[in-house]
Amino acid sequence: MRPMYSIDAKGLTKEFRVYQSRPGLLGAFRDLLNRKYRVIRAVDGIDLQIEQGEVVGYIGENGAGKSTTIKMLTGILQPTAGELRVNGFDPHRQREAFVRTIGVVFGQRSQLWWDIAVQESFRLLQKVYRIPDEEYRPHMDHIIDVLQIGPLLDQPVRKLSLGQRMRCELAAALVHKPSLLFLDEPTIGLDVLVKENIRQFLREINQRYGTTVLLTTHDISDIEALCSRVVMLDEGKIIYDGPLSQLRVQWGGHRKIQVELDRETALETLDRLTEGLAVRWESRGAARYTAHLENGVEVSRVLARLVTEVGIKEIQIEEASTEEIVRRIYQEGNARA
Ligand SMILES: Nc1ncnc2c1ncn2[C@@H]1O[C@H](COP(=O)(O)OP(=O)(O)OP(=O)(O)O)[C@@H](O)[C@H]1O
Repeated sequence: MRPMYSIDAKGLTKEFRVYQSRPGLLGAFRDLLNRKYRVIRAVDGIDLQIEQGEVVGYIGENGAGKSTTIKMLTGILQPTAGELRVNGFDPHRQREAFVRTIGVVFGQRSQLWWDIAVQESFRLLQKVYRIPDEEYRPHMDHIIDVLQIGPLLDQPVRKLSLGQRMRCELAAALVHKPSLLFLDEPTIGLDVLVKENIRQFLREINQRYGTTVLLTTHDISDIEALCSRVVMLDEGKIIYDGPLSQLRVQWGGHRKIQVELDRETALETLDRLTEGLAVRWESRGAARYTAHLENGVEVSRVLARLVTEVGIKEIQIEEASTEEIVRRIYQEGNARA
């Protein structure tokens, strides 16, 4: 049987018509009669399947097409072409039933009512989704506890700091226990402690309820902390879809391992130990050596080979951060896995 996907998109495409105006009065007159436009393909035939319970990072440079994708996935925009099922629904056509199955947190937009106490907003959402008290209470008590927002419940939203508001937004998005959560820049502008609290919380709801999470962010450390899979978009096309670790192996570039061994060892011995792996050894004197690793060689494999025959006193691994790797891929723009 075909697995039930939270998100199942095939050839998903969105085009926008952008009207161009011609200069001068005559141009304006001609525009009236015959407007010229050009077509921007913001999302260009993407195939994306996400299984229930996955936490996926959706990344790309400004203008890559992330927001446009999310707007189609959440039913705000109708695709120009392609097939789309989210939680089994056509998000645009079956919007009313569909939105009950998703939660959305968009950094810039609030779903809380500005002038009323946070608690009242939650209660209103409880009514909107018709959730019985006996279900609402234990569920929300737990969420309020983990997000540490108990002391904020009586305050109006406009009095909250950004970090406090974001935690309340997350709680609000989960009132109806959605099976799929869309998060757009959930930790932007937040301090390290609040970021960590939010990440911890997301890990917990994913494990406890099996919630699928699609996370759009420019903060690669969010992806490192949360996502087992990353989908990278460039000019409306998916250029990478796979585990973060694979991205490191394929695109990590040249890495080095610096070791100090317990005794002087011939370079030939080190070469023999790492035979078959693309590693070049260099001596720095006094039992210190550097291993230069080519793309695709895992640091752990090199170390595993070494420890079979030599004693290691100290190790230092130098490799590109995920942030650097992602920047490099954007620059090259063709990281197809
Ligand atoms: N309503 C619209 N009308 C015309 N063009 C649009 C519209 N919305 C988006 N675009 C264009 O589509 C492309 C993709 O935009 P989109 O907002 O999806 O990118 P993004 O990856 O979310 O960028 P960012 O990280 O800046 O939010 C851009 O070229 C943008 O100018």
